[in-house]
Amino acid sequence: RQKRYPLPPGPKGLPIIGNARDIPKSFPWYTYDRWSREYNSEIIYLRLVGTDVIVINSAKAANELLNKRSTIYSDREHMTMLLDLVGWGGRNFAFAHYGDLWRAHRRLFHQYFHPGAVPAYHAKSTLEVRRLLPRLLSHPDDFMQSIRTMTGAIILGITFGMELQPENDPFVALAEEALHAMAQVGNVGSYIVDYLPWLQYLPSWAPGAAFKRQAAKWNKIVLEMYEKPFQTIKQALARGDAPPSILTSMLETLDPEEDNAARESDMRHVTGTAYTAGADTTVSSLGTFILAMLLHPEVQQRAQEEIDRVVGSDRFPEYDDRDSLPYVTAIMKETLRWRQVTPLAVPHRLRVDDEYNGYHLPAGSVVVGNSWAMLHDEERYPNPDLFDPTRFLTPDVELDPDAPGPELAAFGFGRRICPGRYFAMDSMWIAMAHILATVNIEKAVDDAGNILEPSGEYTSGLISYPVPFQVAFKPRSSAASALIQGGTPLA
Ligand code: HEM
Repeated sequence: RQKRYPLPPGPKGLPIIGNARDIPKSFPWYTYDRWSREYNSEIIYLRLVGTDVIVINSAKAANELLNKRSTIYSDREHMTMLLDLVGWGGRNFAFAHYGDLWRAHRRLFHQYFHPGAVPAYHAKSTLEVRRLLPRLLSHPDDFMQSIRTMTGAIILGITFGMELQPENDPFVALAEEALHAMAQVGNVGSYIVDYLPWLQYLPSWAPGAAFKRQAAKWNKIVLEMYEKPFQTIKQALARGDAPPSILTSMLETLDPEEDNAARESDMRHVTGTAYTAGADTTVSSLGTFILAMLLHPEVQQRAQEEIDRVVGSDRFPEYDDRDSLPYVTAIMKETLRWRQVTPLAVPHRLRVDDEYNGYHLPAGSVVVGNSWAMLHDEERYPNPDLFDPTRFLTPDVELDPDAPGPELAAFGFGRRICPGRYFAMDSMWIAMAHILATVNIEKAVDDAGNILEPSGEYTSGLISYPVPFQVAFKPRSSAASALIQGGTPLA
């Protein structure tokens, strides 16, 4: 019956390759948004070398399809290179098909990252942010790397109880290599084997099988990334000297009398996945925060006034101050809305034929939620390109319960929505409150006295980062200097 409906509108495309040439290689989210206006439709249809693609550009359609009908919209596209050859399949549930393995991993993950669980990680986030502050002052040119070290230290600390080595930590190096491999193969279509899966059976020595030799190298790294920390902590636990962590608390639920191979495998993969999914995403959002503060000194100043009034200047803000610092919370929300970490979220896959607004949506379609378009919808967010935290506040500076928050789209949708979001937002908040309380974020000046303007540009890709820019961090006062240099006191 549904097949009688037309497909959603979209650019016409060519035979065989379909719309491959219509989709820009960089920043496709702007083009998708424009097409929605040109075709006067919240959803757009594209065809990519045999694959149906549905792009959803409105929060309303995303809610109707990806949230309300999530039983049929929660699968992922199968990427042979990434999953079967490089070895993320069965390990990283972010890419898993909607099935038993995904369910088991997601359930286990949720036990440690639901809203009631994440306050247990505030102390580690706080400690690492306090370690970050002196580094911002001493290495301003390297601030993104310092933030990356901080987010890595927080995640590795809470999942494995590890303390990072200040330079060249071997596990971080391994994880970075694995993430690099993921970035190379994570886009459907980067490798021809994604379209022609039988090519994976070519012998590695065959002409044209260089991809298999490359995949075998990456596969070893991915395997090691999951295996190494797991075995290290398991052995430490057996010796009785493992610091408490998510992994130790998982392992302690095992009954030594039973065969634990399957449950251990879930634990290994869920803890390894936390780092790969959580470290880079938070780096991007904090990079955006620094950029926004640089471009909007008036926002920075207003947040500092709020902190000074509530917290004073002789102590750091604590997470418990959050209810009294609504403007800081509004900055966090606006950071997630203004520039998305993942402007196209992560594509879902529709399992069966469906229909929406009189259009036919074919089974097997890749469904892309254009988070950027949803969070720049002029009706919901007037003047959407402006960084304006007051959109989330009432006139008497309370958080406005009716203001549509960035959670609407910034963390994806339905049953696949980011399960790390509570932890992510809490650690972002802690970092932002500390930075605002103690340092002024200012434009850098070169040796000749010229002010260095940030370009404000972003990289394109699954995760989008601000293009590197220079910034000057200055202690706000002698009291702030004393706090920053005074070690890492925790209340
Ligand atoms: C600002 C930070 C973050 C942003 C913007 C973000 C965004 C996202 C998005 C858009 C998705 C895909 C959702 C979908 O398919 O609809 C996702 C999935 C996921 N995220 Fe996050 N994330 C962030 C931080 C984190 C952190 C800190 C963790 C771990 C501690 C994490 C763990 C995951 C996992 C495991 C998935 C896969 C979920 C699944 O496929 O079922 N994320 N995230």
